[in-house]
Amino acid sequence: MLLSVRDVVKTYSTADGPQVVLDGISLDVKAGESLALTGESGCGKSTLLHLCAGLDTPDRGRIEIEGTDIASAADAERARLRREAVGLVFQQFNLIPSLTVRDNLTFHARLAGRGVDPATLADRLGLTPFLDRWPEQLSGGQQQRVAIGRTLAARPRLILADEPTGNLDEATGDAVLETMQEAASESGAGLLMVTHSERLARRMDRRLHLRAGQVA
Ligand SMILES: Nc1ncnc2c1ncn2[C@@H]1O[C@H](COP(=O)(O)OP(=O)(O)OP(=O)(O)O)[C@@H](O)[C@H]1O
Repeated sequence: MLLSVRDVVKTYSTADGPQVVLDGISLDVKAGESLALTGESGCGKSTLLHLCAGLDTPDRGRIEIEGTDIASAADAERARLRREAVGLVFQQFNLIPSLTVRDNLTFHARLAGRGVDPATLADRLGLTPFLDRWPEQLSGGQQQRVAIGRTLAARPRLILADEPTGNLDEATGDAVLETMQEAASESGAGLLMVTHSERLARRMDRRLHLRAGQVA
């Protein structure tokens, strides 16, 4: 299994005492499959994605990527999995301000040891006119497409995306989702995507709805 989440519990401590955000979540994502994660604001979608990315650890339960439990993996092994297997698209774009769009697009792919043609990628994402611009010269939606392109360029086996089309108008959001699904199916990657859009969730293979810390 590409991603296996079993009985995951996550609690935050707050001024009002402990808040159980995830209360025994289980899910699987197979290679080549796209899964939409929906649920109302604050129900724990981003928390779950962060745990799957190994950016935080669950209180209980297991999260395995290609059979390795990322919470208990040694630092070097977790870093290797994150670099080689996982691609992240988060709400913050984290573009590198001192690199052009072209170099932002290829940066992660190079780190992952993969050659990539920025022109083809830019064409698929409608970024061709912007290749020589700096990130600060782009709109929020254009920056978001660069962030998505950068992730796809590294050809991750698992793509974790937190509302990747949130800043885009409907038509551009549809086109970008299509590009992500195409890239995923070409390389046999799995896609776990948080979305507030019913319409986009319906276009994915499966959907999972979170409510009160559990899969509804
Ligand atoms: N570091 C933290 N410390 C304490 N509470 C937190 C922390 N991070 C998130 N929370 C709380 O945990 C809950 C889940 O947050 P999370 O960001 O996972 O929700 P979400 O479903 O992604 O929301 P949205 O759709 O609004 O982005 C919220 O009530 C939030 O206030």
